[in-house]
Amino acid sequence: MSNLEVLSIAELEAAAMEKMDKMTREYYNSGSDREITLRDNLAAFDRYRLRPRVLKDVSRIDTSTQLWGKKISFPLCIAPAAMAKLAHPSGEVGISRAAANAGVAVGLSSFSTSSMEDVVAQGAGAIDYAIQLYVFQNRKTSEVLVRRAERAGFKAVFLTVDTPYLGRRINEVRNRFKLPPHLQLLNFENPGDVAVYSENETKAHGGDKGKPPAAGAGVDSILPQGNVNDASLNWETDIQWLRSITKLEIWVKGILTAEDTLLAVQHGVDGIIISNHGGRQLDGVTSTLDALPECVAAAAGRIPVHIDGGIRRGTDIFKALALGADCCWVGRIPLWGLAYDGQAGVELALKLLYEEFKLCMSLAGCKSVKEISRDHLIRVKTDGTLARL
Ligand SMILES: Cc1cc2nc3c(=O)[nH]c(=O)nc-3n(C[C@H](O)[C@H](O)[C@H](O)COP(=O)(O)O)c2cc1C
Ligand SMILES: CC(C)CC(=O)C(=O)O
Repeated sequence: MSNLEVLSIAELEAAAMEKMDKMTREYYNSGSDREITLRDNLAAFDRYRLRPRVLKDVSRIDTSTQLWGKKISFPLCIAPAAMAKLAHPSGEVGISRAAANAGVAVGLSSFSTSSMEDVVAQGAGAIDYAIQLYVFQNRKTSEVLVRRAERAGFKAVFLTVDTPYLGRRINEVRNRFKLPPHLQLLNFENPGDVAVYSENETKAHGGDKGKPPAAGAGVDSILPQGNVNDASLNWETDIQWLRSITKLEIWVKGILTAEDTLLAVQHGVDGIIISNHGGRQLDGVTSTLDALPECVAAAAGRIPVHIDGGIRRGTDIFKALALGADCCWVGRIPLWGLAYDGQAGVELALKLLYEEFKLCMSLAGCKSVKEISRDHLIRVKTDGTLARL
């Protein structure tokens, strides 16, 4: 399929599927367990319809907004997703170049297959980057990562808080997921410093006791040396700990409730991302769009509220903004773009989303993103009738 024939993200996804091997395709696309949340993330957007306003002079539309004091071309950025070189040799560098050309920010996974320095170099100061952080039992590993990100010019740390343990992704186990030997996790001095699974989880996934479970577990190709995610992470001590080691903005990624939004505000975080990890962690949690309104109400304008999960169209971005999000992030779409056509595929994806969002704003009667409001939405109830918000 040529770029000319890919006219939507759904078509991009289908085209990308043909390019990826089974292990990569299923690692990228799957959710955890029964994938209820994965599906609901998308379905939630269809539970709203638009209420357009007309005769609003939409001859000029400004889709831009601000993030970290810089203009982004529209309220859609690239969420951190591990191991992009599984999709295409240009990996996170290709994504970064595409984002720089499109004028949107990038979140980079701790577990990226391009180095953070190489990724940031592509932006040449034109766009900003956040480093996503997993906190390991050996805190030093995370500290070194954060300091390195500071030196490399990142603007923020995205502390992922929904992953004290990895969710159960059945496919990773079945496919004996492993990082091919030619790829490396380049944000760690020694890739053997970190492990995704604990020894127990490794065993549960078929790894041999005492041996690196290279062909046994899920996302385990990083040799486990007892340095897994620190499950003791907590509000009482750890935001403060992170604050003590960095001057970067601290954003918490993985909030789904008003209660945790309030705690985030109390603990002085700079922003939150409403996220359920793309349905890859606790299956059965609410879709992010459904969680958004209570979090927006709890934040009460004190900190920015961003969202990811299930965004596949320009109208989805519009709906999330109408419910109070300041910005949206996409995880799988850039990976599909990469798999389809490297950097050009990511650029195509961002162009499609940008054009759809701009058209949606125009046809709904909004000249600027500030004009997008709850009045532009109506909810479809389970019995099919509509309810004003
Ligand atoms: C293949 C893959 C890898 C991911 N890796 C990470 C990661 O390393 N750290 C993280 O915080 N989130 C990670 N995520 C979650 C994304 O940041 C994001 O929350 C999610 O993909 C949003 O849902 P969407 O894919 O429907 O856009 C990953 C998601 C995918 C699909
Ligand atoms: C290496 C993994 C922990 C990355 C991740 O967060 C994911 O696969 O969802």
